[in-house]
Amino acid sequence: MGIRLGCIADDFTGATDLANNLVRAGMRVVQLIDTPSASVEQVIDADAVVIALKSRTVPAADAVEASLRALAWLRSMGAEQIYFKYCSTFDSTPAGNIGPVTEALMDALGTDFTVATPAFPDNGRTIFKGHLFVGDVLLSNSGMRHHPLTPMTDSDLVSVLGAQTAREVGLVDHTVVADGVEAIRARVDALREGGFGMAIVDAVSNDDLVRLGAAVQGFPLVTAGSGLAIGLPANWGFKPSRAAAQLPPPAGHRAVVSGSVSVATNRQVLEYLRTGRPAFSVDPLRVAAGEDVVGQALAFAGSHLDDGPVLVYSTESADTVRTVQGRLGAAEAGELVERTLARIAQGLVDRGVRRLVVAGGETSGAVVQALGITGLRIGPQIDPGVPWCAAALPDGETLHIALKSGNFGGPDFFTRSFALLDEEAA
Ligand SMILES: Nc1ncnc2c1ncn2[C@@H]1O[C@H](COP(=O)(O)OP(=O)(O)O)[C@@H](O)[C@H]1O
Ligand SMILES: O=C(O)[C@@H](O)C(=O)COP(=O)(O)O
Repeated sequence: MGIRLGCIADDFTGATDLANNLVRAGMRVVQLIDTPSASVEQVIDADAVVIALKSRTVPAADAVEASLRALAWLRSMGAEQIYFKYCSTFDSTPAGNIGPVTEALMDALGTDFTVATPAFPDNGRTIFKGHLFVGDVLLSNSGMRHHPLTPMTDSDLVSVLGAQTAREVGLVDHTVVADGVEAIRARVDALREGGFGMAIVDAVSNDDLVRLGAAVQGFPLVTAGSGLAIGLPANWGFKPSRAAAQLPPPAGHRAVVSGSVSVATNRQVLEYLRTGRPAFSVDPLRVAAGEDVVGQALAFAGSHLDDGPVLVYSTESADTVRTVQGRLGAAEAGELVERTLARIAQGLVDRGVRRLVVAGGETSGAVVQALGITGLRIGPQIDPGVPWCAAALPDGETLHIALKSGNFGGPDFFTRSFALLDEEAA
């Protein structure tokens, strides 16, 4: 039998976030890094497959091409429904990529309507009257307004998505969602008849997402953050379970590589530094000036790995990042830092690190690719949206890895994650 749900995630942390919610709702999930080559015969024993792309911030045409390739592969594996996963803060620009990718998937699947909801109440992302809240504030007042690649300055998702697509974007508001499955379906029918092609759906609670999940049963395509995943597995009869989240026992050195400049990560780095544990700061300007920052970071880590986790970070406040971007250019600075951190992560693994936390979606993409990882098994949740995973390194050894979305996780995430892994193994 083929897979039930085929998922396309626009970044790597987002992919593990989605896989985590599916696993917790009872599905057996395989996460693949990029689309396997069509010529490779694959036997996938899973209920859902999540293909992790790095397509959030690439040019829209490239994101569309990568997503269509993933779609073709997932369909060849028998996927009955497709889930396009983007960020719970709807990270995008007027050029895309959420709108163009959604349109292309709709065309390829021959469907004239789909839903869009980044809501993830467990992480404080709620949508009311089409406006996205991050915790207690509107998206446009959250740290996301300073994001280096996708600054979010408008909270009205109908207008944000509308700017990215030629299709009409409507709204399924919270009163309809509260009324239940039939009311949602009736509103969708009305929107469809009115010529709308997509609708932002309000959700302020997990119950809303569960109702929406039931309402979209049979839709060829859904688009969402990871939150909607809690409401879909039940459509195939799956029930919540922790059994699917077993990993092999952990071993080896511990390290954290953080290239996220999100508000939550800044807090986590500060909290970690307060503990007095070893930490090495990567300064992009010194890298750009030609200093061997990779060598320095690895020399530093090499002398501290025996004593516990070592943090290597480029995480800085929005002001500092802006200064760096002003000197190097935003895209150039991003790429330079990603490349540097990826080389450091590779060096850490060469020095025996086998428990690795990576912070930031783009950073995670660069690190996972540099390590030659092709698939992840999803393990126990550390905080909402962030599970430990197990990956096979190219030499066959197991690496325990957690890909932390920038804005996820409590302040002590960088130490508690390792404690949790040990507890789970005990
Ligand atoms: N000190 C820095 N100066 C400029 N850019 C940086 C710095 N540190 C990280 N970056 C870049 O900012 C981007 C952060 O994106 P990401 O890794 O997705 O994390 P997040 O979205 O949580 O900030 C990456 O491209 C990263 O290379
Ligand atoms: O949906 C979410 O918020 C996350 O899964 C996610 O995609 C975050 O991306 P980064 O902030 O770039 O890590």
